[in-house]
Amino acid sequence: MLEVLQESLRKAPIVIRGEYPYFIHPISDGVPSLEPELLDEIADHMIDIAGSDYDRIVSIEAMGIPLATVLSMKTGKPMSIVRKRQYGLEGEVVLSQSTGYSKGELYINGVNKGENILVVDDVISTGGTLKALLPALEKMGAEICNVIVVISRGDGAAEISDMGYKVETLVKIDVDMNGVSILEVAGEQQ
Ligand SMILES: O=P(O)(O)OC[C@H]1O[C@H](OP(=O)(O)OP(=O)(O)O)[C@H](O)[C@@H]1O
Ligand SMILES: Nc1nc2[nH]cnc2c(=O)[nH]1
Repeated sequence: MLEVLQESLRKAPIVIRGEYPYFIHPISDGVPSLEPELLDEIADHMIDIAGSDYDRIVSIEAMGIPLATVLSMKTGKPMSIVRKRQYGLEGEVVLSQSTGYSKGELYINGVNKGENILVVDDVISTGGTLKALLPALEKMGAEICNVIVVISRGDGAAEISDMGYKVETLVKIDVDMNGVSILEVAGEQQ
């Protein structure tokens, strides 16, 4: 299951950002090379999990964009990208994002009241990004039907789930200076 993803994670190099061991991977960084085979494997798996009962895909710049694009093309559903820059459009919603290594503002546009939303992203770590984004989408009148994240490291996914959201992750990993260890793969018995 998810063999291409697992193999690519085993090869992921680590750099230190502040004190944070940061893994570098095609899905989370777009470097060194994002192969169609990997995107295809992940998108098909996400589509299996998500079903078709949603109106819009929402993801976050930068590395949610390739995932949302492939899903949108495969499913025919529209997508909106939460951006790190302000547009000043009517109805734009701003929120504060904090991750293990960065802080900043995010801007939501294009999500309509009453829509069922599938949220996708490349990585969840502290969960800081989704903890801010999901309630903001609900405040805009949207319903979050599912949150699917490719790579989970740390406790963020469990904390989002404790907040009452349906969260699925494709792989759970641990990261240290020596590399990535795969702890759990969706659909596989441990
Ligand atoms: O669970 P958290 O600790 O919030 O971390 C997860 C976030 O970190 C990454 O984005 P990042 O802000 O690095 O932006 P990028 O996609 O532009 O690299 C990732 O795409 C998530 O959005
Ligand atoms: N690429 C990458 N993205 C992240 N987002 C949160 N943690 C990480 C990480 O270690 N690597």
